[in-house]
Amino acid sequence: MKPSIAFIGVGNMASAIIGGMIEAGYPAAKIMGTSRTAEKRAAYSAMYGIEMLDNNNAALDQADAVVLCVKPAQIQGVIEDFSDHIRADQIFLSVAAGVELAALEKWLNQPVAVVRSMPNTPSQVGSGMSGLIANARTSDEQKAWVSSVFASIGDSVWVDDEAHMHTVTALSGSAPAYFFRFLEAMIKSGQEQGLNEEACRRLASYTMLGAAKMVTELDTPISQLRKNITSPNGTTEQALLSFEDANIDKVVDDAMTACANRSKQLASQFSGQ
Ligand SMILES: NC(=O)C1=CN([C@@H]2O[C@H](COP(=O)(O)OP(=O)(O)OC[C@H]3O[C@@H](n4cnc5c(N)ncnc54)[C@H](OP(=O)(O)O)[C@@H]3O)[C@@H](O)[C@H]2O)C=CC1
Ligand SMILES: O=C(O)[C@@H]1CCC=N1
Repeated sequence: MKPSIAFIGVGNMASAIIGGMIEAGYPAAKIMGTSRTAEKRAAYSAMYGIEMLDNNNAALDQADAVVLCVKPAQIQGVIEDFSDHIRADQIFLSVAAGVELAALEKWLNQPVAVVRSMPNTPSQVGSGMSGLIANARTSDEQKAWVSSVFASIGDSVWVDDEAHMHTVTALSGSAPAYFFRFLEAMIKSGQEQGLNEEACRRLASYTMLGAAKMVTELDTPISQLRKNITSPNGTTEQALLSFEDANIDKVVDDAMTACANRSKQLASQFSGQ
């Protein structure tokens, strides 16, 4: 039987996970969400056919699994407010950037299974990628269930050292935004060259999708895939030389380091100490 799941704080990330799970066939009757805003509750209820509550305690009372989807700054208060409703047989998952297992365990203050995840919004279309780490109380069976949920909306990677979650955030949690930003710049440049926006959008976005599929589905090294497009003295070479002039490795490394550093800052800000 499918466990009942309560999403505490349905916003962008919870909505993406719920949308992906419903699309993958998880029964809507087994999914609940909470939000303090009546309009959001009505909208998500209509969108996914799930029960949306304004009361986290009531959601906890009905849930086998609880997914904490509020902002990092809100998570401690939210947990403390529902603390009387926590049961030892429940599993808690957090999606909050930077918030460590030790802090979650401290605030939950009960011997429960806890999984820290770093998902991403492509979960909404079944192409999510998530990093996961569990506390010592999480059984292999619970981990297998968590893996199956994330498999239904894409894929996941378990890490064995929590410090790697900062890197996961830079590589996948935040990364859809990098690719969106890159596409925005490509579409703008295409329009400046005179092609209409719709054509630019289709050409650039399907190319991004196709390139990602080649990387995930073929054994060919990425550098070789790049070389296969780059004729000596051809067009691609000129584009890539322009990237090298702009020191693309440094641009990307600076962005990913800034992302991971912000995750580390959040960890110390919301450490529960
Ligand atoms: N967006 C992303 O791509 C990713 C986000 N994350 C993590 O997901 C978490 C949520 O981010 P995101 O979805 O973007 O943020 P949102 O602001 O979109 O969603 C958070 C939701 O929490 C609700 N909320 C706040 N307080 C409460 C409360 N006390 N009870 C019930 N609901 C509450 C808010 O609704 P209301 O005010 O109506 O209650 C809001 O809709 C963060 O911790 C973030 O680090 C992780 C990976 C990727
Ligand atoms: O920007 C953020 O803080 C969240 C976490 C990862 C993606 N979005």
